[in-house]
Amino acid sequence: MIAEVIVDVSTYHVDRPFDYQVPAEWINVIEAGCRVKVPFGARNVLGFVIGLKKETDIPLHKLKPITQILDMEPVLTEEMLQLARWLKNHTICYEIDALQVMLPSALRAKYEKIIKLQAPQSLPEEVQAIFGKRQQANFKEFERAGLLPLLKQLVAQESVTIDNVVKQQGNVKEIRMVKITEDQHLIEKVIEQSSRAVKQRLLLQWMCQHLGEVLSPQQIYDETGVSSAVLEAVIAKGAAQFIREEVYRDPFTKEVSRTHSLQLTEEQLVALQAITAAMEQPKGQTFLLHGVTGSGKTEIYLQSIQKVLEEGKEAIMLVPEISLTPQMTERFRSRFGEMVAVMHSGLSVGEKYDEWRKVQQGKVKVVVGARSAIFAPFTNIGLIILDEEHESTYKQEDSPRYHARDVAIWRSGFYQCPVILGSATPALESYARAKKGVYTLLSLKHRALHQTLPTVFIADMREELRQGNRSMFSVSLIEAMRLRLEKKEQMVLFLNRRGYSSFVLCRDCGTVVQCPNCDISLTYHRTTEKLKCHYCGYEEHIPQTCPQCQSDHIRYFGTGTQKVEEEIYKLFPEARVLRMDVDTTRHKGAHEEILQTFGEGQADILLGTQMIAKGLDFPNITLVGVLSADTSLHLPDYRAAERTFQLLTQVSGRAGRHNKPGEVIIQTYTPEHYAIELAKTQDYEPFYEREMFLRRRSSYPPYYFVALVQISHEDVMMAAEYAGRVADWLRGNLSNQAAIIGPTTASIARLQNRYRYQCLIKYKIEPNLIPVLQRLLAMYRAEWIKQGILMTVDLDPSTI
Ligand SMILES: Nc1ncnc2c1ncn2[C@@H]1O[C@H](COP(=O)(O)OP(=O)(O)OP(=O)(O)O)[C@@H](O)[C@H]1O
Ligand SMILES: [Zn+2]
Repeated sequence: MIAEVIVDVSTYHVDRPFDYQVPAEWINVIEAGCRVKVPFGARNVLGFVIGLKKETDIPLHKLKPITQILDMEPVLTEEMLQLARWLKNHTICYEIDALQVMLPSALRAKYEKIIKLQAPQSLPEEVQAIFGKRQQANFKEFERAGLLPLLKQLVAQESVTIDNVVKQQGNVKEIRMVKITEDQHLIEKVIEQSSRAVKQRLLLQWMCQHLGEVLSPQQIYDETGVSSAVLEAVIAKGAAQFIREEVYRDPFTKEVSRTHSLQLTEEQLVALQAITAAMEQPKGQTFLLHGVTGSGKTEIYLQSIQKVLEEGKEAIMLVPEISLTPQMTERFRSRFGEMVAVMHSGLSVGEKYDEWRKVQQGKVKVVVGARSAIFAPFTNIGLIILDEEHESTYKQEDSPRYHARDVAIWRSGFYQCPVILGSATPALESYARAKKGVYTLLSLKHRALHQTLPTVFIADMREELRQGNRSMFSVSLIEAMRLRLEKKEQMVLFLNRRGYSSFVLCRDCGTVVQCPNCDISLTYHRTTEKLKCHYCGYEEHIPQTCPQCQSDHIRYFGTGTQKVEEEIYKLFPEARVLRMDVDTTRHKGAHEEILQTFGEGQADILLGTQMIAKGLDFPNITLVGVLSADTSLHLPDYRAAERTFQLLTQVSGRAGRHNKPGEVIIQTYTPEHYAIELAKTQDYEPFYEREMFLRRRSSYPPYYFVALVQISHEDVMMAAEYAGRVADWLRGNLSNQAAIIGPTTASIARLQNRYRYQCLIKYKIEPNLIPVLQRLLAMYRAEWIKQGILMTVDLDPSTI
């Protein structure tokens, strides 16, 4: 038997499967989707079996055998292998990258494979010999004894399970438990021996009622009132023993109470019915659920999933960077309890692996997770949901450069199930597709609790300055804040930045202190008293004098959350402020703590960056202040206006969601900009029309597709030269339907000491695009890479 294997050799630049011979004893063990070790050159490398066949063109004496099988059950299903092939062509990546992205990183880390005994009764002798008296054994022991085929059968019969224990500190959670003997006579004998030790007798008598149970030492102390010394004495006499038990590293510590389905509003019901009707159809169908903030989209997700579970199927629920929205996960856990696995970047490697295993073993039916959860290894998917579908975090920025929306739609085609894309401010592409009928549009125009949308007021900061107000707060915002403090209502202040002051500037020569590796100004962090580069992590102490002209007139400029916090205390010493940004949320669980404190009403003001813009649903918030709407507006990106409108609408949507009316104050230096003017009415449609008009005029998506080729090198001349070659080559090989813009320098012209150029390809129909780019990449992989050039191709860049 021959196995086709994709090898994990990143420096080897040929992207195709290699044939290997399957040793006879493994013929019944190996399956497509298993990982193996194979000889490659002088090394032994990891590989994925993507197919098995009887024949090969390779002469037999050249065919090398597989040296090791790593999995008894495939880690990738046939569906996943197909998906990898699709990803490879769709995003132009190495197939190995596509395979790796679907698996938890624990399977790439160093780990030990442990075989655990499940049903000891009917084990063959040679297997019993391996386990001996133990409950678990090492995979290697089976391998050495040549028992892999047998092991495979045992796995299939569920007599044993195989688990990976990551060799990394803090991941495996083993706890010490006490196992009480099952032998009552034994206890009675010990009682006789301990006639004078009253406490021991007490404990032993209690143990008679709990024969054979496994309890934590603490439980025993709590129930009997004895100390650890007494327990240890009893254990020393053999009536109980300490055992180590491995527990699921459950990332949830907090208990949640269960909730039930709400009575839907009429609009919600119409949407839900359309979705459940689609579930009956044997085809993939994509819905765009466009609902204003607070319209109860989440309730529709919950009830749709409920329906999926009733059908015995599984659901994937994606949210943007889930660790940022603990409120959201809680809503799912309180509805579906143990059926839910959670996957996000805040989990440790071991925790991620555990969640993945729960999915793979069918122990859960719902996954709530960030982008990569779209690869959850379910095999009977009934629904996939992307909440806040416009979010750019759904696009992965390194290889494979996939968009979770595309993967969702691909998987829905495979499982013939619906996809729901939900948002108050859909991506222009999605809305355009819905209007064309590619997606089915479902609209929720009203808030679920019949609250009106908040009133939005635009504060013109230029005018404030003219009136002599130099503070970062407009007069109207100060007034609104004062009012809320008086009425004991809560407010959210949103700042699109982090740190204390954005940059350090010399007032004599105008020099802004820059990162030595990147063309970016350094950010002042007050907690560490350092200047930091947000792109490469470079840090330095605050200079006392200007590095350019040695003047000591150096000043901090810009506004950061820390600075705002101080200003608030100057204005309102009595205000209770909670700050939520990268600095205050570094430790695990910090988000939850801050939001819980706020939810309990222990603070008046929640001040934060992007991470407070989404998902929050607190009844007492009646004011939202946006300190500077302009920050995202002036980025050199055709999506800048769209992003700003989305952000403003999202953050405004936090106000007045329940029974108190909401107010929003947006501060800006460009009140006449359409993204800001239209955010005032929070009406998506006019914004869409306006933006689409501009996109058409300048040939940008959704009217055209764009692809981005980036080239970088440590030497600026080399970077420029190769960027020029790329542009020439594209012009020479693509049809005249495609416009090639550039080469131009990237918006950050130097990053981590590499000079960056880019070429943008705009096209409507370009059948040659993929093959042409694949040839370009082949050229790069064969030759350019040796010159120190780095090149990336992105077929759907989320920023340019
Ligand atoms: N049918 C209903 N009956 C009563 N309350 C509801 C109903 N549907 C939703 N709600 C409540 O309305 C509030 C807003 O709903 P939800 O958070 O689901 O809106 P959303 O559309 O997801 O909002 P956003 O996009 O702003 O995050 C929540 O407190 C929710 O519990
Ligand atoms: Zn830097």
